[in-house]
This record gives sequence, C-alpha cells and structure tokens, in this order.
Amino acid sequence: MEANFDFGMIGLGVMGSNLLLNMADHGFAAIGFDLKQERCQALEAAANPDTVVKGVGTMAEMVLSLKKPRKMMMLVPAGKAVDAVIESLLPYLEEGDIVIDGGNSFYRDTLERVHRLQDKGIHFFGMGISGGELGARLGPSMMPGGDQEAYQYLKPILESVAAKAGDTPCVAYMGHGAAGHYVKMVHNGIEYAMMQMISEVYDVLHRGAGISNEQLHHIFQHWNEGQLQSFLIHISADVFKTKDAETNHFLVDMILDQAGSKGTGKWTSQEALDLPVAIPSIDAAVAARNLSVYKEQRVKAAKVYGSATGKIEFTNELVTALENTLAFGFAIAYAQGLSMLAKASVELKMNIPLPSVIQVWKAGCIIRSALLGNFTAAFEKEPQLPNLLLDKDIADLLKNREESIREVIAQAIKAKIPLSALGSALAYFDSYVSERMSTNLIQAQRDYFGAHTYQRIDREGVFHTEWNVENDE
Ligand SMILES: NC(=O)C1=CN([C@@H]2O[C@H](COP(=O)(O)OP(=O)(O)OC[C@H]3O[C@@H](n4cnc5c(N)ncnc54)[C@H](OP(=O)(O)O)[C@@H]3O)[C@@H](O)[C@H]2O)C=CC1
Ligand SMILES: O=C(CO)[C@H](O)[C@H](O)COP(=O)(O)O
Repeated sequence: MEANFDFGMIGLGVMGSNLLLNMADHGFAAIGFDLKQERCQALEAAANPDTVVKGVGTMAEMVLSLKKPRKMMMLVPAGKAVDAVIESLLPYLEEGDIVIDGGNSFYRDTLERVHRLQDKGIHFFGMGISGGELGARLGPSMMPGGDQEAYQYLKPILESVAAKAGDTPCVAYMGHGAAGHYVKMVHNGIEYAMMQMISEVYDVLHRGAGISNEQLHHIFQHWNEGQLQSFLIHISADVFKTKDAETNHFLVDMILDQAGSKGTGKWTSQEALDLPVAIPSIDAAVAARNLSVYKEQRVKAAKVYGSATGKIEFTNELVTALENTLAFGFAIAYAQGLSMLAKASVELKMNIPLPSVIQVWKAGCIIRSALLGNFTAAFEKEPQLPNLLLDKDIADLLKNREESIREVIAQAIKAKIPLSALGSALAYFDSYVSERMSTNLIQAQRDYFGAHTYQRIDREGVFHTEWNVENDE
C-alpha cells in the first residue's frame, strides 16, 4: 500500500468530515475512516475538484496510507469511543506517530491517554476545536496540547486550516499534557457564562420591557456593530428574526425553556473548585441550565408564588445600559476563565501560554468577540497576568461600565428578573476589588466552633481564642 496521504481522520461525522475537507482544500491529501460506507461516500462526494480525498472502511488502510510520521485525528464522541478507537489503532501504529483527539474529551482522560501512549513512543494530542460545523469546514479555532516537539509536524497543517484573526492563525500550542483539552474546557465554561448573560439581558428586554422579537433582532444587530461585536450576539440576532415554518410564530418563542448540556461547563466548575479558583459567573451559568431542567417543579412553584415580572420601562438609555452591562459581564467571564488558566498552568504544570490563548480565541470559535482585542495588550505587558482585572486598561473598561450594570441589576431585582450570571459577575468584581472582605468573620466563626485558628492583621503567627463558651452547645 502506498503511503501518500498527509492526514488521516477517524470518524466522518459532522466535525470529522468537514475538517478533513478543509485540509484537502488547503492542498493536503486527506484520508478518512468510518465504519459506515455512506459516510465515506458522502465525504468523497463533498470534496472539491482537484483535491485529494478518500474515504475508507478499515482503520488499517487509513493508517498504512499515511506518510511518516503519521498524523491522524479522531473526531468521535468523548468517552468510551475514544478509547475504543485507540485500541483499534494500536496494532497499526509505530513509534513517532501522532494521534490527535479533536473531540470534547475530559482533560483528565486525555492526560491518562497521553501517558499510556507515550510509553509506546506515540504522541497523543488533546485538541479542543471550536466553531461547529461551519468552523470545521471554513476555519475553526483549535487548541492543541501535547508534546511540543511533535507539534512542529502538525503546525503547518493546522495553521493552514485554522480561522485567521487578521493574518494570524487561530491555532497555537497550548502547553504540555492535556493543556489543549483543558483550555477548550475553560473556553466552554466562558461560553456558558456568555450565553447565560445574553439570555438574562433578553429576559430584561422581553419579559421585563415587553419588546418584540423584531425589536430584539434590531437591538442585537446594532450591538453586534459595536463593543459587543461577537459570534454569540450575531447568532442571537439571527435567532430573534427566525420564524417557525410550522406555526409561523417566532421560533424562539416555541422552544422549551430547558437547556441541555454535554458536561464541559460542569467540568469547568468542578475543576475550578479543585484548584481552587473563583469562577462564579460560570458556576451560575451551569446552575441556571440545571435549574431550567426542573420545568415541572417551576410550573408548580410559579402557581404558588406567581411568576409575573414587574414592568421595566423601555428607553434608549435602557438599551445602552444593557449593552454596557453585557460588555462588563463578558469581560468578567473572560477574566474568570483566564484566571483559572493562569492558576492551572502552574498548579497542573501545563505551561499554558495565555497570550496564545487570547490569539486562538479571536476568530473561529464560539466565544470570539471584539472585547478580546482589549486583552492582547494586557497579556503582552504581563504574559502570566493572574487576573485581567489587574490591568489598568481593563480597569478603565470595567469602571466605565460599572454604573450601568449596577443600575440594570437594581431594576431587575425589583422586577423579579433573575440575573444570576450578571449579578455574580458584579459580586465577583466587588469582592475582587475589596481590600478587606468580610471573611474575617468567617475565620472567627471557624475558630469559635472548631478551633481552626486565624491570622491577625497586626502581627505574624497563628492564633486561637477561647471564645465565649457560655452559650456554646
Ligand atoms: N458538533 C459540534 O459543533 C462540535 C463537536 N465537537 C466534538 O467533536 C466530536 C465529534 O462530534 P461530531 O462530529 O459533532 O459528532 P457526530 O455524531 O456527527 O460524529 C461522530 C463520529 O464518530 C464516529 N464514532 C462514534 N463512535 C465510534 C467508535 N466507537 N469508533 C469509531 N468511530 C466512532 C461516528 O461513526 P458512525 O456514526 O458512522 O458509526 C461518527 O462518524 C465530539 O467529541 C464533539 O463533542 C467539538 C466542537 C464542536
Ligand atoms: O464545544 C462546543 C462548542 O464550543 C459544543 O458545541 C458543545 O456541545 C457545547 O456544549 P453544550 O452542549 O454543553 O452546550
């Protein structure tokens, strides 16, 4: 069998077939494996003329057709399928071969796979991919992590197929071990927070101010031309104008208010707790999706407590305040995610280059936004900046929008509209910028009931007090 293909793909579903076609368009001879013959045929049928694309039904044919060092990727569901693919591949792999898992795998699983395959001389990469179907076909954002030397073999292919922000490709080496999947996990955590914040602003405008989907479409379209320019605002504008073919109602109004999730947001929260690092807006977004699932209970509770919201007056000022509120919230969501990466980079010895993370997120991915442009300078000044809020220019950005978010949240509280992600973004901000928090009282309480000791502000050391034991239980 002649080994004349540049890249192999395992799993010719939505992501695998599109990314492979993208590689072929960039001049790489591309071969894909899928057990289903119709997927192989569909791949070949979708290929552009003058590109080299082949679909095969055996793993052996795919692997043995690749030039060495062999470069291949699997785009299969996370979990058992990834291990099943690895087991099927192993008999055909050789030392120096490179296998990428481009799915949304849990980074701890990836780390175990990196080590398992390292023992056999095989380079295993965990690579987050963002951008969905269209992104995979035309230019995704990609977050690969693994062996830095082996990355040099992947770099030319990945850079040519990646989305571009200006002239710079939105793919870069994200660090050792499972860094690629860790960065993608946090990307998705931020995605959860931004989506939740947008839905909260929608709630203020729709249930609170009573404006129509047409108006919402125009407002979001307008926002997408300014400071909020982003993929998520763009698609939301599109959503508001879309009609349901069956009923001719606006489709968004016909969709059940129960949010799905596949786990990456939850993992981000769980991992943040372990580090530990505070990412309350991401936590709030995960919790909001969970709460949404309890529809039956919510319907019962609404009957008991009433679910009617108060009226919020619709004015141009409100629209501007909401725009600033979202910009503030988005910046805090990024700040929380990036602070998590800064900490994980050190604690988990992944060496994640934060300036590259910003670059990779600038185009192609779900959380791309104009705001990211403001962060480049911050990380150029201090590449391992522990928190964006410490940068002077970001401080100006937040201070200029602080009044708006306080006003919006105050109005929403009165109107009974829950702003859990936005509210927690402001509380995070207020806590982070507090020279003195109220946690001195917590320390006193811990020492009172458990002799856990405390430190003092006026001298070094660890102290315990015999608090008033008269009333103790
Ligand atoms: N869709 C999206 O927008 C995004 C998806 N991802 C991630 O990419 C990965 C792939 O997603 P997507 O392309 O949407 O999924 P699809 O369901 O469209 O495709 C999955 C592919 O994996 C194959 N497959 C499943 N199990 C096995 C197995 N045990 N052995 C070999 N092949 C197997 C399927 O084969 P067949 O059905 O032919 O048997 C199919 O070709 C997932 O991890 C997903 O989370 C990441 C970013 C965005
Ligand atoms: O990775 C993605 C986008 O970046 C996938 O679309 C993922 O499925 C989104 O997560 P969830 O399904 O939990 O909303």
